[in-house]
Amino acid sequence: MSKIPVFVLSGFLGSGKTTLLERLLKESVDRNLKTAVLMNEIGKTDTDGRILLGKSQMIEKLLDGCICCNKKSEVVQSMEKLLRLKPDVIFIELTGVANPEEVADSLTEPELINQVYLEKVITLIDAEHILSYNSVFESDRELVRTTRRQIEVADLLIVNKTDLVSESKKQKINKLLIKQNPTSNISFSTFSNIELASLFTHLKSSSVRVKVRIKSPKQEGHHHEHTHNSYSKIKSITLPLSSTTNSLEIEKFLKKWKNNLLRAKGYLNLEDGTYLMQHVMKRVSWERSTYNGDHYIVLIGMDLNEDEINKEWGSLVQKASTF
Ligand SMILES: Nc1nc2c(ncn2[C@@H]2O[C@H](COP(=O)(O)OP(=O)(O)OP(=O)(O)O)[C@@H](O)[C@H]2O)c(=O)[nH]1
Repeated sequence: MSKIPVFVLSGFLGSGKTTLLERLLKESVDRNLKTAVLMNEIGKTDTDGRILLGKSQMIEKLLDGCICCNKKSEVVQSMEKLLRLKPDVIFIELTGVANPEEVADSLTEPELINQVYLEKVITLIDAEHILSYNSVFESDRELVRTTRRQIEVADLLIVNKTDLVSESKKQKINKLLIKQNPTSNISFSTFSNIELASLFTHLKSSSVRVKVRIKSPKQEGHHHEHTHNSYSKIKSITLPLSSTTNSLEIEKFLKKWKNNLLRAKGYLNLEDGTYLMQHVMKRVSWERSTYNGDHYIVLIGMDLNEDEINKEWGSLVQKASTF
């Protein structure tokens, strides 16, 4: 089965994510695409109940929490529920304070990695407030980092609510965004009204999708996860390892990509059994695990050099097999 594209909508509170989601759902209906939505709302009870879903659309809500490490199992469960509908596309609307890389991380959990891929991260910018974030959140460095990260990892930046700002403020915002994310497209909008066609060009409705199905890497006998079907800046690379390794070797390997690595994790066999390895913000932890599937690690990062990584991993695998 071909993987299902996932769009992640991020952006600070009130920036226009739900307004965009409504447009995306309408466009999907017009294009005969079956959609599923995962909404993550903090401390809210269904305030976005205004979203009207058409036939063949389904919504899952994660209330009272943020998509992050300790919510991961809930994200996976909700995604599995949505996948049963066999959607053509999935939209995930994050809370204003969530980091898109955390959802990218959830999508690489063993239950999901072969079923979905990250198509694009779209970040909405509140034109009225963006320029004051640094001073408003001065006391909360984590929040400053999150809003910054939402911009850095975006494949598309939408500067919304432009009706509320002057032309010169728009120019200032444009400059700031180019500095923080030089490769993303930037659109300006009111009420998240952007040109949507280009977002949908790669998407096919299920009847067509089956016909153009590409063989999965496994069927072709390759070992590495290919990322060519993702148009996202955040990429994940799966690296399998069947033999026993040691934690220092792995940590040394991870350090090599530290400038581009957002997260890494996986299940590996160490001398005394299977461990879950988690790498978050340069910190690596190892935890005993009862996982009994194939061993691998996944790297999640921006602008990762896949060839180089595969090469280095190849020598690590060779070394491990001689232990
Ligand atoms: N003036 C103006 N208001 C807008 C614009 N876009 C959205 N709004 C309004 O701003 C409010 C917040 O928009 P939402 O789409 O709910 O924003 P959100 O990012 O989903 O908000 P949270 O779920 O709180 O994070 C709503 O009342 C919208 O109608 C815009 O371009 N201009």
